[in-house]
Amino acid sequence: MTQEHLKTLIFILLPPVMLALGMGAAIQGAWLPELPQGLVEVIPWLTGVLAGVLAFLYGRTRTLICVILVLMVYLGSMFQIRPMAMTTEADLLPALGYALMTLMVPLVFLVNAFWSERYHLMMDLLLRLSVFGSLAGFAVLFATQFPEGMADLLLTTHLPALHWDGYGMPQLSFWSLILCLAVMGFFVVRRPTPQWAGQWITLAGIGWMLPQLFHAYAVPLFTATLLLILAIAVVHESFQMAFRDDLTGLPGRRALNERLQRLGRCYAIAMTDVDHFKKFNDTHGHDLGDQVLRVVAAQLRKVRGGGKAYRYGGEEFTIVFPGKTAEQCVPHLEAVREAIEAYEIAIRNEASRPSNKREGRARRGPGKERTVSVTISMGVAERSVDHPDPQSVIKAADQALYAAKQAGRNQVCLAE
Ligand SMILES: Nc1nc2c(ncn2[C@@H]2O[C@H](COP(=O)(O)OP(=O)(O)OP(=O)(O)O)[C@@H](O)[C@H]2O)c(=O)[nH]1
Repeated sequence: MTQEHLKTLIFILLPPVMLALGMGAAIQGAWLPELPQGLVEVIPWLTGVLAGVLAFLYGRTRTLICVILVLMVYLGSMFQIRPMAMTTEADLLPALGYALMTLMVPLVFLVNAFWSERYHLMMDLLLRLSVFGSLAGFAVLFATQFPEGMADLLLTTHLPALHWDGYGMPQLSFWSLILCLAVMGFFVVRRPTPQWAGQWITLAGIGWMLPQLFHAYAVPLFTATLLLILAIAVVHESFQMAFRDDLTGLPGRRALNERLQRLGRCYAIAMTDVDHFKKFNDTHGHDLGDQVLRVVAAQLRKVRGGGKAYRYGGEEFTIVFPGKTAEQCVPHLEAVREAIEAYEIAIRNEASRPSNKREGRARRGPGKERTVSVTISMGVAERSVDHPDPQSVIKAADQALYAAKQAGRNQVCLAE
């Protein structure tokens, strides 16, 4: 895991985790002030509407389904499904209802998370609702028609060695929750996005909330916290989409414009362009061209000296160095230029690519892989009397970049 990946992971996970832990701790420690019961009961519905409307407006069907699930769990807790399951031992149905809820919610979370948002919003939503609704319907039908059989399946401790008394749900439900959390957690770590992180933390929160009987308003407030986490995930994801370039993962032009407005009196800006990129695209195809842009972006991201890289557009990138003169930036830019020149990009034929990495390595063998490399040219300028604002510094850096191209490419040029 690279340092950048770790930073993204922390940036995405920390706020919702803190929110959930903070509320969890306040509930456990009974630090919450007394609030009118009516108000407390209405808060989850209000946050549910907020999260649901945001998810709908931004086309986040997965999050919308999570909002509906959280509200259904809240409804279940309002109907005291767990106390009923605990007290009326003679009647199997409440116990089965609780077992079904604790088993199905994690599984639906998991399937929903992997179900890509491909179709038209309403169609996607209806499809999900009908699939999950039918599943729940069948489960309830089975539970009412064959209560003994279902109880055998759902309530029995099948593996006594893996039984843990302290957890207030049937063994099958508990392990399905752990499995779903583990699978989703793996994907959150691999590809951290606010939406994935929000869904994962919400499921963990439900898993923690379901088996516990808190005092009167703890469940509504924790439910509201989970719904707030989902709402924040929608806003965070939309913010990222607007400010981050999809292909390279670097912040895009909009983020650059924001940053330029907040530069102090001393800064330098470098403009970067991939050499002969049109020819590269024509020779190797657009897909490999895209791969090159990702590699270049990954190297630019590692620039030192306090620089931050942005995708300016096409095959052009910008690096902003706050508090630096152009001359101070040159060694850092040279280091990146050299790293890109030395980087060998493997040419992959997607159609004949083996499905696993080991087979791929064996098939390629040492030295068998075809590689290509590219170079970049850079122009760098600083704020000065002649270039008093970011736009004119960019223009000067662009002219220096042009000079680098004229001088034979694969070099860094300082603006005059
Ligand atoms: N694969 C890919 N190509 C892109 C992308 N954006 C822009 N391009 C291509 O980048 C090329 C830019 O070429 P030019 O601006 O003519 O410059 P060049 O070929 O790099 O030549 P010099 O800058 O003079 O070294 C064009 O062919 C664009 O199609 C992208 O996102 N992906």
